[in-house]
Amino acid sequence: MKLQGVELRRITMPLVAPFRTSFGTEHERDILLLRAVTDGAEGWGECVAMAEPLYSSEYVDAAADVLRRFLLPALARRQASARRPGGAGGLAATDVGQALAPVKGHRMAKAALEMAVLDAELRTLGRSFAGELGAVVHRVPSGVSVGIHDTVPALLDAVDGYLTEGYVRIKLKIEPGWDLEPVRAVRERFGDDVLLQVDANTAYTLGDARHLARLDPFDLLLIEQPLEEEDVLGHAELARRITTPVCLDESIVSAQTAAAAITLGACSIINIKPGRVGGYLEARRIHDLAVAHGVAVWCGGMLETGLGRAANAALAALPGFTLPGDISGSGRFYRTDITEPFVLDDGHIAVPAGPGLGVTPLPDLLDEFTTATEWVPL
Ligand SMILES: CC(=O)N[C@@H](Cc1ccc2ccccc2c1)C(=O)O
Ligand SMILES: [Mg+2]
Repeated sequence: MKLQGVELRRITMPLVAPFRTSFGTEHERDILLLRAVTDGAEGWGECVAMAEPLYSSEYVDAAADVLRRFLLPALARRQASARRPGGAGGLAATDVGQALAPVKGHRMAKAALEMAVLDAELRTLGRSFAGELGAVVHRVPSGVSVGIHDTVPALLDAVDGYLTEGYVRIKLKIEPGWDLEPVRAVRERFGDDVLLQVDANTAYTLGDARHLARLDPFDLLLIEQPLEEEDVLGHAELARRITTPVCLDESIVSAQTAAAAITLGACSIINIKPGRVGGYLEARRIHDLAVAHGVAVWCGGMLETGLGRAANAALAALPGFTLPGDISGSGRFYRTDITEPFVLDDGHIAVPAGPGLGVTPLPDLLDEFTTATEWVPL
């Protein structure tokens, strides 16, 4: 396949409601999309980086810059060298990771580029993401991530709405001062059978272990990323002092770090986010590694548009994804998605079966949300 160039397109999408976590409150999403133009089909990639480096060190302006100045030129060099005289040559999605490896970090930017190349390649071949990744089901159970609210009654109303919509698992964002009370209130109002977990987004320290152990009686599925990203040993020590299973999100940036975290006992569950780990191919490697170690995985969310949502649904259909993920319907975050919306059906999200992502942006809606576009020839 010959990659002719990539369009960098920025869109701004308002959220249906402010989404508050331990690291801040979001009112809209500033998203970088990539459109890879090849001699075959066009492919789409979505960069999950936020507007500010609050979830991780990446942020969307930096992703656009590193793609423009370093990642796309590296891919162009790889493609030029790959074209043997008279040989098939060209670029394959499996070449992208290696071609971009000399650039340190910037995993969300790299993931978006690999996703766009993979989508173009699969559309050309008439293969779906689900088929390529190894999906074993046609629909996946969907959980929902519930932000920090101003009051417990407001939180309970939100949870009630999501349960009524059919979400099969509730995840509550927590932080010091908003943890025991909301969890207790949800348990008292909705009972012990609701699948319930919490996500701290690194808001605690090992000194909070005794406090976090007070969550143990609530029979949570897991506590996600209680400590800071690099505190792998702290998570291992915390896991010895609480009974709630520890799940890592921000800490798991590759198969290598996943192996280390599992070996050190830092987590017994992993939230896999393809953008955070550098792409869907690395995400599958982490899935395979976790399955080999008996570690359950689930697919996390970064408030993706229908493009990322489609790819995440395909990934979540792999056999090791045994816990409901944060895929959610498009309507959880957006009144209008740039693709046909993903809708919760009996608590599940359908896995797209068409070539590539199986969805494409609706041109009118894409233009409505577009704030900038830039063509980068290879
Ligand atoms: C669904 C969920 O909770 N996602 C992240 C946190 C998060 C929260 C807010 C975000 C806002 C803009 C972009 C990414 C974001 C990610 C998590 O699991 O930790
Ligand atoms: Mg998380």
